[in-house]
Amino acid sequence: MASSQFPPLKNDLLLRAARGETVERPPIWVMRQAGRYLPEYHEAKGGRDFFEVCRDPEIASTLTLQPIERYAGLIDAAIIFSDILVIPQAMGMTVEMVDKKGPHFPDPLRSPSDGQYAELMKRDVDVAKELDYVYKAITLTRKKLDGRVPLFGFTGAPWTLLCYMVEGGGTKLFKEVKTWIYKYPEETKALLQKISELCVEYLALQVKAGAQIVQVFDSWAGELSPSSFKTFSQPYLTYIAQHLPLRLKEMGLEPVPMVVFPKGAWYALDAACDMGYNVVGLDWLHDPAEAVKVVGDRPMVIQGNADPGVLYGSHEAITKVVEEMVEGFDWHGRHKGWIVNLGHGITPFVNPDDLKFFFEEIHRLTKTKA
Ligand SMILES: Cc1c2[nH]c(c1CCC(=O)O)Cc1[nH]c(c(CCC(=O)O)c1C)Cc1[nH]c(c(CCC(=O)O)c1C)Cc1[nH]c(c(C)c1CCC(=O)O)C2
Repeated sequence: MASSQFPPLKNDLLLRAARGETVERPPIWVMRQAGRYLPEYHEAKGGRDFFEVCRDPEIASTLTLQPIERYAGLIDAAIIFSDILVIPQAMGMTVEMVDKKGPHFPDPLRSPSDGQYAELMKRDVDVAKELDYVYKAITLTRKKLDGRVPLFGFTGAPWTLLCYMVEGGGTKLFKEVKTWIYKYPEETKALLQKISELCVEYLALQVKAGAQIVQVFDSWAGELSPSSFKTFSQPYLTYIAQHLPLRLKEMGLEPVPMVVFPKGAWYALDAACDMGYNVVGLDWLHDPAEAVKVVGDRPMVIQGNADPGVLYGSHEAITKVVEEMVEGFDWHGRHKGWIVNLGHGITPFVNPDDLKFFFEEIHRLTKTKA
């Protein structure tokens, strides 16, 4: 699917900003912008199973468009409605989404001596076939978007996917995955490499289907120490950034901007600037002005980073956070290098009107001063 087969893009602000260009205002989008805080999400999803919805391109595209319609003119990107855990599913693992609890693997990976590990390592995973529904959803969404805003594709990062595959779901202790990295580092690295290769192919196929920018979510990066991040996350994030453009070239496709979000790994910002991505996502533990200093002269664009929790607060609190970001990212001094987002996904129970107020405040406070 060549991009010329889609309606022309009317708002390319995000793509220009992601490439480091000077722009008229900072582009805005929000992680998890299609989700449970929206009443129309519950209405469209009905009682259906989460992954069943992901596998239905028609409804996945409807959900993707909901925030674009509600916040028309205020936000600058859509992100395809799916989940990072479709990769373990493509690898043959069963993943269920348990209502109000989150993802659950009935049969997680136990240890490298377990037959399941050997099985997984030798299995030839066909991400083209297994995740065909994602590409279909992307293509359909691009058509329905009609060029209003660009569309993000995404993948989980190898380290974060490994966490889910061995823990079997969310965790506070990270007992299983820490056992893996500190007891079986070589087997862990072999599996991380295998996942990385699947991520590259998966992202390339998303681009082929119509994704115009991609994000790699390393949601559990912050569980690693600076040294273990260097061993178990960084090489694989780098692998993806280096190999995706090569794979796209092989497929006869243009490169797309790439975003990395190493959540919690504040120490990794410096390294993230040199991994080959265009944009680094920051969580709210970063001070914007400090982050700008770390980036220095490098052409890295920063995405973030309001505390998602501020959306439970007063409008005064929201305005204050926006003012701090505008100032900290030195928007009026630079007019580039910043994509507005929250520091993590928007959470349930946020009033959608408060998110709208956040967007309006960004627009108001980043207007070019006369
Ligand atoms: C870790 C992770 C997952 N999935 C994802 C991540 C990385 C981002 C992050 O760190 O938050 C990524 C993701 N998940 C979802 C999207 C859709 C696109 C968007 O951002 O709007 C994206 C980009 C939908 C979803 N993924 C999920 C929902 C909620 C499903 C529901 O109950 O209806 C949605 C809308 C479920 C999910 N999926 C996952 C968890 C831990 C959970 C349960 C906890 C939670 O709900 O926050 C795995």
